[in-house]
Amino acid sequence: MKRWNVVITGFGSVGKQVAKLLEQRQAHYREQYGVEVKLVGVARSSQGVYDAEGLTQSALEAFGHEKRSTDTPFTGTDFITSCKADILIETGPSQLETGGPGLSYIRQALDQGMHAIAVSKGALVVDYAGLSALAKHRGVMLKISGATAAALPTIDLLQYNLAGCQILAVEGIFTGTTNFVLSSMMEEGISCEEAIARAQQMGIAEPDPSFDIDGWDTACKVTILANAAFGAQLKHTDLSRTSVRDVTKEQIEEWKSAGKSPKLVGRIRRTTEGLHASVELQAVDQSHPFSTVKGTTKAIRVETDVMGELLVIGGKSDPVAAAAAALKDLEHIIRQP
Ligand SMILES: NC(=O)C1=CN([C@@H]2O[C@H](COP(=O)(O)OP(=O)(O)OC[C@H]3O[C@@H](n4cnc5c(N)ncnc54)[C@H](OP(=O)(O)O)[C@@H]3O)[C@@H](O)[C@H]2O)C=CC1
Ligand SMILES: N[C@@H](CC=O)C(=O)O
Repeated sequence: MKRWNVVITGFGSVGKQVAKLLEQRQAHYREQYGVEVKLVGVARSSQGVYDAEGLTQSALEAFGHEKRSTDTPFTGTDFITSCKADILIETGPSQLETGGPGLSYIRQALDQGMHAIAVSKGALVVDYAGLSALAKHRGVMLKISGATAAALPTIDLLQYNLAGCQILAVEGIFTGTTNFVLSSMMEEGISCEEAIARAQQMGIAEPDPSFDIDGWDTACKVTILANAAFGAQLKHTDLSRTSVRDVTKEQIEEWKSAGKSPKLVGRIRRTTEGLHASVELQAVDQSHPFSTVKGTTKAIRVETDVMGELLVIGGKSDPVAAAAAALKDLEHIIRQP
């Protein structure tokens, strides 16, 4: 039976769920694809754990609780090489300025002929074009569902389901945290800070929640989608961007009495001057399809040249759903002939 060895970098909320789902889906991979999928390596910020025969649940449990190792030098890229795996799943921090460790890990994996699945966004924001070219050169796949709104299908919708069409415009609610914060402020009357704290408890807010609240998370997703699906060369800092931080109680009351719902909307539109991308706080009225998108729910609306308009609403926002999106990508890799 063919065997696929997997290594995960990052073992926080999402990385742990990827490991759990991989274990739970062993029988599914055997029955559906006739393959063994083994998690052989996991790396955290300062240590890694490896077992060529596949890591056991108890080994992973112990590793998850291990204290940060400060005395043993650890280099994630060397660890990836030593694991000799077929697929990397990158779930470390999203570092937007340099791409952070995720960029080195994904580059390293692709360069040595591994497929890579990105859940973190930094590497893709900084160098999607370079990574994609490297993957092509090495004859492997770079998959990015987890980084582009995860359980809400975005990149697959644009690249697979609408293949051959010209995509004229995309707009979406791509960040569960901001939609949850805005919905909670509208429906429960709680403060922005209280809503953020709840989103952190649910594990969906970024470690630094300003990343969500100030629109960076949406800007990253829009940038990655523009570069991957429209062949653009945008930087996340090129986008005009609005924060939900400054929404006041008075504004909330005004929107309520006008029957409007505030949404943080990411947009990409082809124009005669080129591609225009932005992140805007928009108060939509009840006739707008996004007005029904509440809480952590996300949505995407696409305009095409010949297939008309499409609207997808849903896809859970939580670490399990994000892990499942990464493993959807894994299935697309292992089902290749
Ligand atoms: N949470 C969610 O619902 C979603 C998150 N994402 C993205 O997934 C990524 C992970 O999110 P989440 O799991 O919530 O984050 P966490 O903060 O829970 O976990 C981050 C993990 O990355 C590890 N890490 C930090 N630096 C390194 C390094 N140099 N090498 C290897 N590992 C490192 C940390 O190690 P240590 O344990 O040692 O601290 C930790 O295990 C983020 O980039 C986020 O944007 C995407 C979709 C949804
Ligand atoms: N912080 C993000 C998590 C995934 O990208 C969100 O709230 O959607």
